[in-house]
Amino acid sequence: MIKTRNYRIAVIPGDGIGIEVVDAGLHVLDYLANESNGDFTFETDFFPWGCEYYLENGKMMDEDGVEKLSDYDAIYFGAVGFPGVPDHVSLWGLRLAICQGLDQWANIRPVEFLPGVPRRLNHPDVDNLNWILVRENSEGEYSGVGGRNFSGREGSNEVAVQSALFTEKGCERIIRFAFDLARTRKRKKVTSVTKSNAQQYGMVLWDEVFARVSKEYPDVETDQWLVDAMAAQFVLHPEELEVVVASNLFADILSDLGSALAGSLGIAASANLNPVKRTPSMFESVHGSAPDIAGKGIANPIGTIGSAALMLDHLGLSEEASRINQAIEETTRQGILTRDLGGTHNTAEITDAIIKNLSKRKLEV
Ligand SMILES: NC(=O)c1ccc[n+]([C@@H]2O[C@H](COP(=O)([O-])OP(=O)(O)OC[C@H]3O[C@@H](n4cnc5c(N)ncnc54)[C@H](O)[C@@H]3O)[C@@H](O)[C@H]2O)c1
Ligand SMILES: O=C(O)C[C@@H](O)C(=O)O
Ligand SMILES: [K+]
Ligand SMILES: [Mn+2]
Repeated sequence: MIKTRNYRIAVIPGDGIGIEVVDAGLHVLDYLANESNGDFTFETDFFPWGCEYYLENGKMMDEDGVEKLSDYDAIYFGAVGFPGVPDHVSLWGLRLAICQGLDQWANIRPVEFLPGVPRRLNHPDVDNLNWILVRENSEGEYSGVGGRNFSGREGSNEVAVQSALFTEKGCERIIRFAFDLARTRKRKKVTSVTKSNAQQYGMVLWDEVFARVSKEYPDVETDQWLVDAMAAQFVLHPEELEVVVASNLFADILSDLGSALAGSLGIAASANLNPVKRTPSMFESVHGSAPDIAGKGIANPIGTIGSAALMLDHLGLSEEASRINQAIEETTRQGILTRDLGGTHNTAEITDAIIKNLSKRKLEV
């Protein structure tokens, strides 16, 4: 008799459309588990953390939240942030508390150009473009080092300091991760992005580590850009991009640019990884809680469903992961699109279509 593999997943829908798109992703996971006929199951526990929880309890998550999450095989996350709670309170209280608390130091953010999606980019080879952003996810501009002084004093000039912190170890592990990832790709190339002309301490350290580590990967092509020019390169010569590694803030900004070029913020998936698997990794869309469309049932679930595929891949269910990605492609190819992509379908309809395409593929196998 085959033993059922049971995966324990902590689910944090969070705020706004996070709740809607996580629900969509869970339908896809339910479908796959049912279809596997007991080969595998997903045991999901819900955590109601987010802005509403904050307004009721004065905290974004439980004090021992990180400890609770550390028992799971993976975390499936929606989005955090909503009007009524300052964005820095909600972000630091939940997403950053988890990513930093569980040492999920590598954030991968693939930029995928899906078929059937109206193109924002006039590029001769647009259908074949795809690259991966590797975001440093533990330090840099997100170290939280700083403070404010002289606030609230009449006539005083208030002062705020916000420092970026780069460590040799932090730079080395993310750069090495990018090189190892490049070795798994057809074109073996890593592009490093900094702003070392202006940021003369931290980012010069990054560049020096990049130069040192690159010597150990003579089979991998390298390229280095300043972030402003890289933003232009995303639009003008995206065919040159393969694995792009950047600091926490720069990769955050570039990932929104990448997903918009590919069609919409709604389609971009991401994985916050602890690459050595000492702690659970967290899977979420690149986008936020989108308060402007929350509660309307029209959010694009593709980014979050694609993040479920990244999660399954991480858990060792790689065939199911690639079937999800194929079903997403089939759905957009059929012109079944949400409004952000110029279509008229709602969240539930896209999700149903993806599940239908999954079941069709199963019949074909
Ligand atoms: N990882 C996260 O949880 C995360 C990421 C980004 C922003 N945020 C938070 O989310 C809140 C809103 O931030 P924002 O407005 O800058 O960014 P956002 O990504 O929430 O929205 C930006 C724009 O993109 C649209 N959009 C985003 N996702 C979409 C989807 N799936 N389908 C259709 N349209 C979509 C929105 O409607 C909005 O017009 C803030 O509190 C911010 O701090 C959280
Ligand atoms: O930068 C963040 O951590 C918040 C959000 O913009 C994200 O991309 O996850
Ligand atoms: K998100
Ligand atoms: Mn972002």
